[in-house]
Amino acid sequence: MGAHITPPLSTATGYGVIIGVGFLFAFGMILTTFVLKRYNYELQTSEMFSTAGRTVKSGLVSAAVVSSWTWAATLLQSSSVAYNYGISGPFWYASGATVQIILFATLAIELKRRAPNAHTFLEVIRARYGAVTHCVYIVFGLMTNILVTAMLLTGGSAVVHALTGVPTAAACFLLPVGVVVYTMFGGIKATFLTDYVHTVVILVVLLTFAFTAYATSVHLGSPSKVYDLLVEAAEKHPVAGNAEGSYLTMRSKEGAIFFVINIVGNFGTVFCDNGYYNKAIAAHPVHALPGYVAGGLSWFAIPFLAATTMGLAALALEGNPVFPTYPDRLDPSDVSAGLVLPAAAVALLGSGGAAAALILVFMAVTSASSSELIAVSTLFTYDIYQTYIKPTASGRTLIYTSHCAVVVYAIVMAGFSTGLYYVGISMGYLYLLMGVIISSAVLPAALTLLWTKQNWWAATLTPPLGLCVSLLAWLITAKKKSGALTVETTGANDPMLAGNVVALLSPLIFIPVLTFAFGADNYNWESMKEIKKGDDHDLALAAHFDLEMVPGSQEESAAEDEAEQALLLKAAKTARWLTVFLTLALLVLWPMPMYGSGYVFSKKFFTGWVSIGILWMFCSAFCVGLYPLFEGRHTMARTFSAIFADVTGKGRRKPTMSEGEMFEEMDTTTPTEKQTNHGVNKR
Ligand SMILES: NC(N)=O
Repeated sequence: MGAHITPPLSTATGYGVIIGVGFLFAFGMILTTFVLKRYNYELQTSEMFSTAGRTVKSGLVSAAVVSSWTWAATLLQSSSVAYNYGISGPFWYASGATVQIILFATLAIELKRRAPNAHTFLEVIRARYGAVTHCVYIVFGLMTNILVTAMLLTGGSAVVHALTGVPTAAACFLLPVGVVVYTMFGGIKATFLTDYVHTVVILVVLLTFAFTAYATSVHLGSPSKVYDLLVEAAEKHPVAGNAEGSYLTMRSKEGAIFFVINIVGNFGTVFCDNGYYNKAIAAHPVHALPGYVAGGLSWFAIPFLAATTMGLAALALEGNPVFPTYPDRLDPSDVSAGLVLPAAAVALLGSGGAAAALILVFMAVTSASSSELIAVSTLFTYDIYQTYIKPTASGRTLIYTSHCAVVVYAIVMAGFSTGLYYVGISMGYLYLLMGVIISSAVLPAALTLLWTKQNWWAATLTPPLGLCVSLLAWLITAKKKSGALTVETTGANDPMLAGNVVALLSPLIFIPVLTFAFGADNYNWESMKEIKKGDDHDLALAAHFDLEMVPGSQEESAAEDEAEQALLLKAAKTARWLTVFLTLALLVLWPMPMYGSGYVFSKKFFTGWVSIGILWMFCSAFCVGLYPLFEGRHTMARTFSAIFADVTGKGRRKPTMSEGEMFEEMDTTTPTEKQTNHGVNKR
């Protein structure tokens, strides 16, 4: 047993941050949406709300990928595994969740090639397999969104409660309020822009923590001091399953089990989360691949450096009176809830550290939540409402439905997360569980875009069959190992490992058996190409906008369409070898020799390891902090000069660009609308 943290900040500060900063972002987004509409002709049509006109460039795509993939767990769970398993934990977390983003780039390109007008991935499933399969993937998509949102709220509320004393239930309900407002006003473009701001704040806070721990802190202040304290910590409480019981080795049995669970779960949360397909859809065709690859590689530094700093700082400072639970260790339930990072922040920087940790977690929770809200609202609007309830819905009705979905989902998830808290299910538990629940849909979903032969039976039955066997594997292993099924026994590493592995790999049996038993498909990709865009003429008319001037709404010639397909084909080829190489490097070439040799880090090696983490973070800051500004410089300059002309009374300039200039400026090249589809996907 250990001790709990006494809140270092006042409850008023907690409410101030959750409500005040939330509304600050909401206000910023309302202003931005106004500016985009007034000066950039970005009318909030249903197409703009859900696809940003398919015009987003790679820098902003990378920032959005980093931001929506930076969950509360990315900072908190990674620090917990560093605290539990030592130096290997941050690596297992970071590499075990980076490869999926990089591999997803391949799928993103295929999606843009095969279904250029799609709004959601589920629409693509329906175009190929019809309504029943569509419903199966809606359920798996929603389960993914629910799991991720629940992790965000349980992790975020635990930190808010531990640092400020705000009741957990209040935090669960208040954290999403600001996000709901700005997501409703701005749609997916809002998430791209606020994601950018959130990401920059997260990078700055993490670099501050790293420099404090490894350069300026009076209690730590250098890698050498941290190293000595980690050696001392291993003498006091050696780690079972680690080489020499050390915190300074990649040979960690429990760490490696976590690695496998992490890989499986994150396949599920990328490949089944509509949010990642939405970002690929919103990206300009040429920018999707670089956006995802740079986003994935930039993201690696976040959990790697966060946990290498905060998880190890917690271990190093536990024996120091500055540690909030001194002289006890942190209670294991708090470790699972994700409180290692806030404890280390308090130990390193006192109440300033607590405030920084609060802002950091708030940013991670809100930016990832907005991505989940958009994912659920587009899923509900297009895949449920428009497809099954009102196929003739106008653009205005679709927008209204999206807004309602955002509000209802946020309220339901706040209630659900509060319930999880009261039954003792923490963010750490959900993180290990997510793969068991959703990962059986990963392979059939990917093969929908990659394999012409996968038939209806395999696509439809594999996810539920996989879920049944993964649940059985998980619960039977827990029962066999511990004799009882409780939150504690089902949350242990071994049952979670069994459930996760069965979820991801059982489709390797189900898919070929069902495909060849019932007759393989010979799909020609045509029905995916026939998905059409939404009809936003009513909105454009009401706002006195020429729809042709709205980014992404221009008709494209057959020659432009062909040129775009050629670029996408080239990107698809690059994506295949690049993603295979990077995956092998991150999962095998880098970690496996270090695991196999059982090497215990020397002081020099540890210093080099930490330096790589800091350097990588600087590269990430360039990619997702500076590069999007450079890429958007023309648009920003034009917008600011239009604002200046407007406020100084020189009149509001109407955009006078020719269509050619518009394409160049805003990279708006969207596919020509094809002929009508067979009813169901008619937009
Ligand atoms: N996004 C994750 N797995 O931190």
